[in-house]
Amino acid sequence: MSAERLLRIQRERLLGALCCGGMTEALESVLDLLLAWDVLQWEDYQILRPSERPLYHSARELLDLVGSKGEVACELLLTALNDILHKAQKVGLSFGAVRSDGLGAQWPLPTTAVQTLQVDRPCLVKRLRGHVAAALDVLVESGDLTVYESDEVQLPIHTPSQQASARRLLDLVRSKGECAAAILLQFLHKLENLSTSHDKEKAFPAELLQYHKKLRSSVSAQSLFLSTYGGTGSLSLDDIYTEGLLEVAQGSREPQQPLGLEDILGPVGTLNAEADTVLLSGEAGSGKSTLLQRLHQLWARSVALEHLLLLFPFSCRRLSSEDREVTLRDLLFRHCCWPDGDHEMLFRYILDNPHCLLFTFDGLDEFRHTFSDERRLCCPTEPAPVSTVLFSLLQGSLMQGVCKVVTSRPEAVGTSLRRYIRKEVQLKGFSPEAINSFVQNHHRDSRVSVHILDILRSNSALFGLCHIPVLCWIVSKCYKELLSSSVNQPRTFTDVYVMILQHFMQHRHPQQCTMWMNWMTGHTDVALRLGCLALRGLESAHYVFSDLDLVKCGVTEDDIALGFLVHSEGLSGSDDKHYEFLHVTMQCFFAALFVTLNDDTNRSTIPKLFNLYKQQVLVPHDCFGPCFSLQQESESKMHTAESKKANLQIMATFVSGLLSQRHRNLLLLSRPAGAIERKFRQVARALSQGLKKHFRFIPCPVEGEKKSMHAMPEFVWLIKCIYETQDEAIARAAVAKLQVEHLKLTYCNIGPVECSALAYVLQHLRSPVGLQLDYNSVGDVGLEQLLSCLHMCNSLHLRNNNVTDEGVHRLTEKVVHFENFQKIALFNNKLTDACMLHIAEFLKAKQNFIALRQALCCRLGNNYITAVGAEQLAEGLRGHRSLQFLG
Ligand SMILES: Nc1ncnc2c1ncn2[C@@H]1O[C@H](COP(=O)(O)OP(=O)(O)OP(=O)(O)O)[C@@H](O)[C@H]1O
Repeated sequence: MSAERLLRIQRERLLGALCCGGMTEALESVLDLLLAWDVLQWEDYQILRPSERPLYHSARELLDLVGSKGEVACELLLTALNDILHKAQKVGLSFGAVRSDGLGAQWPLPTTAVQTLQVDRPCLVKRLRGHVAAALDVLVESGDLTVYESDEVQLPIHTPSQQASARRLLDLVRSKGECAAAILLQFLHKLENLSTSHDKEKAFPAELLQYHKKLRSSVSAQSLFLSTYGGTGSLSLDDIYTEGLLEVAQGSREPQQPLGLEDILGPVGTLNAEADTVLLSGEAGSGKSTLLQRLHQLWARSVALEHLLLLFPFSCRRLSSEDREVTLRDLLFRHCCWPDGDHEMLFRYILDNPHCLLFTFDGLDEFRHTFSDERRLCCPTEPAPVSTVLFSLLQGSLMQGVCKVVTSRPEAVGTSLRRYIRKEVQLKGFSPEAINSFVQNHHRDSRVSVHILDILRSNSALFGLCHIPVLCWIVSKCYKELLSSSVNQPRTFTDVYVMILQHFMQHRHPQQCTMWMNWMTGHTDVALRLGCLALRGLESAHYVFSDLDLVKCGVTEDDIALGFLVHSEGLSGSDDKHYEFLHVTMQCFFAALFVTLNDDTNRSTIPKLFNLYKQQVLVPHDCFGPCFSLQQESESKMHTAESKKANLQIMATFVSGLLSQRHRNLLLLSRPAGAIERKFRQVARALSQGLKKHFRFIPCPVEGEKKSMHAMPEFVWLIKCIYETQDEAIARAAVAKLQVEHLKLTYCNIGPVECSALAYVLQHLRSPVGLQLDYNSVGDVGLEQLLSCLHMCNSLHLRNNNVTDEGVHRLTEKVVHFENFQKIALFNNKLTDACMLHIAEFLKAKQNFIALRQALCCRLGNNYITAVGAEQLAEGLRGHRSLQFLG
């Protein structure tokens, strides 16, 4: 079949592969090859560059353009695709007769340095990796580039990864001409000479290379499929992986730039250069484990972290089950990869070459021991409890110099561990564009994805929830339920989890599809059995369950087959079957179902749940049956109170939602109305008292200052619980006594979901406040949520919040009508000249409106506003009399 036809009939799949995960790398690599092979001209490349336009547009245009260039060009495009796609992506695709042999010999040798840059582009991009900064220094020194140009090349907004920086550098040097190109090539030549002599000196022994290969293929196999999909069919990580928003945690107050995967280990954001542990933090379901899995996969394919010879991945959940004393060697060889050859030699190499290694520890918040640096292990062969080995590695007394990446919920990392953290990178979930890519990747049938995205666009609260990847997955998975629930569209966490409960139960019993409520009537006991297991686990920080644990909660084979529990792989030294919930948030949801459905729960369970500092055991053991086996007593002392608390908070959020009017029907099918009402009243009381506690400690204002409240994270959680109830009376009562002029919520991890909750409650304030949300992740979607409470705000501070021109447009459109509104702070966002027009219009309109009122203040610094935007702003300010401050 001709290459032209192959391109045509496989178009949809090729587009999918080129845009996989919303990452531009595949398309960029194909463009490099086509430029080098002269299929594309420089002008074509400039039009197609994905940095200049949406990825899908570029990919489509590439296929169109090459298609129009004839058979040979199509053959070469298929050859390029065959070169760069991974094995898993190529399954089912046909590339025809690929022209890999002698491709280089077909074109005359380049005669100028500029031509060499083009012909050798694919390999120059690779060779520059890790050396872009040094190359820029050389070019600045030679006078071929200015410092400004050099900085521009490295700006993460333009070049989120090392490859992207390398390409930008090549493009810039090309535009500078022959001299700059020659200097760059000279630099690379020197570098190559250096590294070959270095490599020869340090040639790796064969045994090591063999182990390296074995480890690589084991890591590759482990990272091929996304584990969450257990029970519902495995999904290849390549097909579904979507880049999340990564940011350096704010030590300094510099503008935030998105980071690429490789930046996790790079120098950006280093706080303590002496430490070797990088913390990757993020809220529940934000994608930490998935990101780590992707990093492992890219390493195993030699696409990232190529300078690291050995990568040892650990799961803290699995390490928790290790109750014997272990040595470091046990951990590496027994938990990760067993060497076939000489253990001694390998271990010696590992000890002598810490800079070639990476250890990753996923889910430190799930490790059952609190971090402590009281006992420091230094000797790599000394046996010790697994917690001692792990903590000694993290603080660097053991294997100093080895880079470690630890993922955790932020609250589980206390100050004692933070001393040993090199830097903290925060995972902030999906951006709106990533949500689009995820849905498109999940549903290759574009009719379905378009439908889902339409629903999300019309339901901004649900769109906000989808910023959390685990929720995006559920929403995408339950699209049939979503389409059928047109009246009562999901808006809360609980809505989304009830939807997946329905989805799994109907999946198992399709014949009862239309009678979901009836089905629940007869199967409350299933929810109770799974809920019992879930709650017991949460209380004792257990996330992996043995067969015996299941039996003792009465969980049957049929219950397992529903799909909420999946096999837990890789538990060391155990042949028994183990299970875990599909995701820990699912465990929280079932625990909440147990508390709401169980008649025997103690009357103090709900108050204890909402007063998390004091509670010990939520539910007496006799509720779970006489002989539940989890070793809660002795171990409850060990596990991290903070991380346990975080999961119980999520569970309490679900309890609030399940008892609400919205979901009460579900519970009333099997429980008396009186009992449910009593529990709901308990929740309402707990929320009101919890908030009052916060108001009690508001300090009196010093003279000349406003009375202000700095909210703590727990305040935000209580507000989220109120939102789950969707009960206006509770929301109104909650803030009836809040009398402050300024509400400060800086650094509180406020994303779109939190914005929905805040707006739901704050719209009932009695008098307007200044709302300070600096250093959060509000974004345009969060801002959209906040619009409904801005009539109760006299100022809005949004420094460092990923707000774009679109967000500012919506904001100014809305607040122009609010008399009270006097101040906007938008420092450090993603604003460009495009928003200046809206601000100018806003200022013109607002001027008439507030001419006799107080000054309006507008802070816009540190965005991407140029002279063009400034002129538009000046136009808006012409004749404006009230503005006093313009930052
Ligand atoms: N980058 C991603 N691309 C595609 N899907 C993702 C991504 N990140 C997360 N998901 C989806 O969300 C689910 C939950 O993600 P993950 O387990 O990685 O979150 P987490 O932050 O480790 O959660 P927790 O702290 O609660 O353990 C994944 O199983 C997957 O379905």
